[in-house]
Amino acid sequence: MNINALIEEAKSARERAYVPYSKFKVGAALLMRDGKVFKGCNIENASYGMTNCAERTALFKAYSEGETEVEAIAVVADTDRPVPPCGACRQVISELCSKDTKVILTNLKGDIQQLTVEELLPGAFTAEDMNE
Ligand SMILES: O=c1ccn([C@H]2C[C@H](O)[C@@H](CO)O2)c(=O)[nH]1
Ligand SMILES: [Zn+2]
Repeated sequence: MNINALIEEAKSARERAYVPYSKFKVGAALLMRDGKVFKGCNIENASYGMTNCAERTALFKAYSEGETEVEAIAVVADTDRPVPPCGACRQVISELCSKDTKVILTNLKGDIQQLTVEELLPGAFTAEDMNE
């Protein structure tokens, strides 16, 4: 699957966003190294802090199905610039993907920014930092 097809998967995931509060729909799609695709949307809650972002929904779906090898993640929203993942998602992506996993940020206008996980959160805190 190419990058444009993965972006289309992210757009279709975005349509399922549950966003009664922000009305801001986000979609994410993961391409696994075995070719499978996992999609996620943001899911909000009246207790706002319980909101799960699209990126984390997709990653948790994949991991909970035993799929952990992520080749690429695409994220889309109706933003002026390619949608920037929040800090929490950058941390989770850093832990659950590889440093070289492709991160494809885009918007409905078709702007695309491609970077690596390492570039998304340089110097991320990891389990190794807890070793003495
Ligand atoms: O990269 C992002 C940024 C924001 N959101 C969601 C969280 C919330 O539902 C809404 C507004 O922050 O957008 C995502 O899902 N991913
Ligand atoms: Zn987030």
